[in-house]
Amino acid sequence: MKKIMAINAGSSSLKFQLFEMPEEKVLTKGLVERIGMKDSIFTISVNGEKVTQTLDIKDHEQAVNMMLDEMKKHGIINDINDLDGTGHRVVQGGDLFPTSALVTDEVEKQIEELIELAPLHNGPNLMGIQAFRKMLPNIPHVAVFDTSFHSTMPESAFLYSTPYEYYTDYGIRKYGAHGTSHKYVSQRAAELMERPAEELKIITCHIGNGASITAVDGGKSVDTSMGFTPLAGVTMGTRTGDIDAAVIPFAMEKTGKSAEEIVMNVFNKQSGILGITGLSSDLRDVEEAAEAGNERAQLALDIYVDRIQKYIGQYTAVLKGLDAIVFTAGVGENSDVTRAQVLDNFKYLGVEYDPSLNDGLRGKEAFINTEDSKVKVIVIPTEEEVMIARDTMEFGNIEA
Ligand SMILES: Nc1ncnc2c1ncn2[C@@H]1O[C@H](COP(=O)(O)OP(=O)(O)O)[C@@H](O)[C@H]1O
Ligand SMILES: CC(=O)OP(=O)(O)O
Ligand SMILES: [Mg+2]
Repeated sequence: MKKIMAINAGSSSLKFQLFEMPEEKVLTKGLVERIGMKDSIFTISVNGEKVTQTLDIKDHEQAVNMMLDEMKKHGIINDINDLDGTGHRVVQGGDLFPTSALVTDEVEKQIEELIELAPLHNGPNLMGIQAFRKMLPNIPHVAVFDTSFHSTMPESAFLYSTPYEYYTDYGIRKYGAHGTSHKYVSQRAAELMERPAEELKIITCHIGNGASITAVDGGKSVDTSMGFTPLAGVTMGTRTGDIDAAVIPFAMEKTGKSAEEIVMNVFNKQSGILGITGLSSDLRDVEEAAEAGNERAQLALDIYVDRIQKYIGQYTAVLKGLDAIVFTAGVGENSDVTRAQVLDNFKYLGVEYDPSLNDGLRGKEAFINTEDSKVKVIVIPTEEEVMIARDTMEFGNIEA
């Protein structure tokens, strides 16, 4: 039995899950929030109970140290050398990583070079990797890329209609994201439908704080809504999703902000649901405000649903048919209202959901379509961490 740690490092957070492999048993999981700020929050689950501490954690290295110390303190491991490998979510792998990869100095350098293609994500992902490699230099560390699953997109889907040299000279194209999640839920959907993935046409909706929609044909990603960076596609918690590029110089002129500020700060961090409502990026808050009569909150929800529907419509055309729609991630797993509103527009395609199966369903795997629906509709909680642990075993050459 091997102990494998799966890590999802964000700019100010570090999510971790420790697995016993190959059983995929979760030994513990936890979260470090507000890294680099005052009053960071460290949470670890011990025998199913959450233990939380508030203290200042200055960087990812300190977060990793504390995580290992706490696991020892609570008897989850005896020694940091009990760990057999770590696996790390990396959002952007560009053209370089069609599969996961064992981290070497060279791979670290490549991840660093890709920061400009996922500015909010790759830097923090790399900080997580570096902190673990420093602490545990003698075990394998594996990078699992969000983009790998999308490496099967045809050129006609991933190319933008720019001069072709922008692609060949600068690598400007669609790369997509959340691939580990789209892969997991599409495979799981085939299992639940008891049919081979090779014969299924599935649209997977990963809608959380970041959100993307993918067309999966025969088990392979053939198109996805995120683009060159995770800014594109549907409306998100704080990101615009698709927008006419001509808005950028126009907004620069009007606001006096630089292109960098407009794209990195305004479009990535102050737009989407937060930008439209001026209230919150969290759909729960916005659903509550809309309920209480806040019109902009209602508008934001309408835009949110509209964009998801448009991608489902596009991808039905791309797939030339549809066997299943899958909902996953924070909103997809939990918001029955959003699922119902999205599905309401597809009755003419033979998509029928059963309110008695949908209403109140949160965080559980279930079919929510009616018996007669031509298309299955499935809610599947995503398991990015399990996928990361599996790839850590495989690409870290760890014997079970
Ligand atoms: N019960 C719920 N109803 C509506 N939205 C929810 C609910 N629970 C969680 N969410 C949404 O899920 C989002 C977080 O999704 P998650 O997939 O965890 O995000 P990420 O991994 O991108 O940080 C929250 O911002 C919130 O909007
Ligand atoms: C790529 C991306 O949007 O990731 P997250 O949903 O974790 O922000
Ligand atoms: Mg996520």
